Amino acid sequence: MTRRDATKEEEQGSSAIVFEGVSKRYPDGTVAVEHLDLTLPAGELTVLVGPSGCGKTTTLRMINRLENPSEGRLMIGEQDVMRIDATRLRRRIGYVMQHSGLFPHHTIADNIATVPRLLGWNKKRRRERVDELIELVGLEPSLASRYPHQLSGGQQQRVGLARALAADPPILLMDEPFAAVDPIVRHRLQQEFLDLQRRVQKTIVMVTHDIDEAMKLGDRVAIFEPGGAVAQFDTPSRLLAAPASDFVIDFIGADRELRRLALKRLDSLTLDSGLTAPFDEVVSRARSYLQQAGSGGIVVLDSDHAPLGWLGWEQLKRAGDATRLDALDLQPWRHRLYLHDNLRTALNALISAPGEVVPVVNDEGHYVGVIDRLQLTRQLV
Ligand SMILES: Nc1ncnc2c1ncn2[C@@H]1O[C@H](COP(=O)(O)OP(=O)(O)OP(=O)(O)O)[C@@H](O)[C@H]1O
Repeated sequence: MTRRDATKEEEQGSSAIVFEGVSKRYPDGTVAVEHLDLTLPAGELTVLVGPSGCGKTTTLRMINRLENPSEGRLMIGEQDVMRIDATRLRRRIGYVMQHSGLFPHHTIADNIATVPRLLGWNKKRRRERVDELIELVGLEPSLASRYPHQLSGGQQQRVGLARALAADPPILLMDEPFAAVDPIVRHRLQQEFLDLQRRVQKTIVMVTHDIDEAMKLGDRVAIFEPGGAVAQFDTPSRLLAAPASDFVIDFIGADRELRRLALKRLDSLTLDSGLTAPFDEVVSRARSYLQQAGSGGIVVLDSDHAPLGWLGWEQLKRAGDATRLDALDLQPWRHRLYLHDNLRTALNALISAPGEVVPVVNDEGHYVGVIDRLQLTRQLV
């Protein structure tokens, strides 16, 4: 393999991050991370959360080799990070810090273009990328020529994010990215960040000590406990429904959250209309609906407009173009959700649901929309 091929493979390769028995001991004997076994799936947002000093930041910084493990192995895709040149590794991993970490004497545009410049992109390409990113993170184009101290905290965080995304890295590390801004700005940045992640689908690892933020943003959440071990690593819904220990219950306040969910009914939410297809639709049409909507699956409805089952993208990909949907092996839901059901019932239904999506019906059993994990966890904060 030539060096060029190797670089290409690094850039395009699968970006799951795997910790295999990783520990970190600092020279003064502090054990920051204790025998970590963790697989952070490619394309997902994993949040590391826990009390202060339990090893979250150290864990994050081992991924881009700002710290090296004392024991164990850390893999990105098929590669051991210790075998990748640290500088090259960092160029394909975006890093967002708590206090944006911008260069004070560089303009916003120059800050954003830092990695593209190091990679030798020409001026025109850099300028186009800066314009694109400024729009992507929701900044005013006129800010490009300003300096960091002329921006608000929230704006600086947006620039930090744009800079981290500049060379389109497959992995993004974020260390308390929303901690230094006031609660209203934080809420808005979180919402926008969720939308952005849906579009860019990076493998993201984020550190926070705010459990509400973790539950709202994470596809998966690793709850660290003092001593640098992970108490539980799971989806937010499963953490709530099946906390693994008293420490987890205390930390997420599961009882409180579950009680709150039980008090709210589905008809108090604006349900997502979801992606549906009639039972007699053909596979090729359903595939194009999915592609247009960028969805992972579709709810198939019967002739009474009642949910019949779920079809995932993988199933549709394998099926013949002209096959009718009701001839396929539709995945049923174990629970039927009515508009008058509460959100705790919805949470239980979601855990076993195909595609982590459950249809909701009215009293007549007719489809009215879907509830998914994201909508539900939004209710928790
Ligand atoms: N360079 C270092 N030398 C010695 N000990 C360190 C060093 N960096 C961190 N530690 C210690 O390692 C432990 C884990 O620190 P780390 O910063 O990873 O925790 P954290 O969970 O991110 O904490 P916080 O939420 O307060 O940022 C702490 O006890 C910390 O004091």
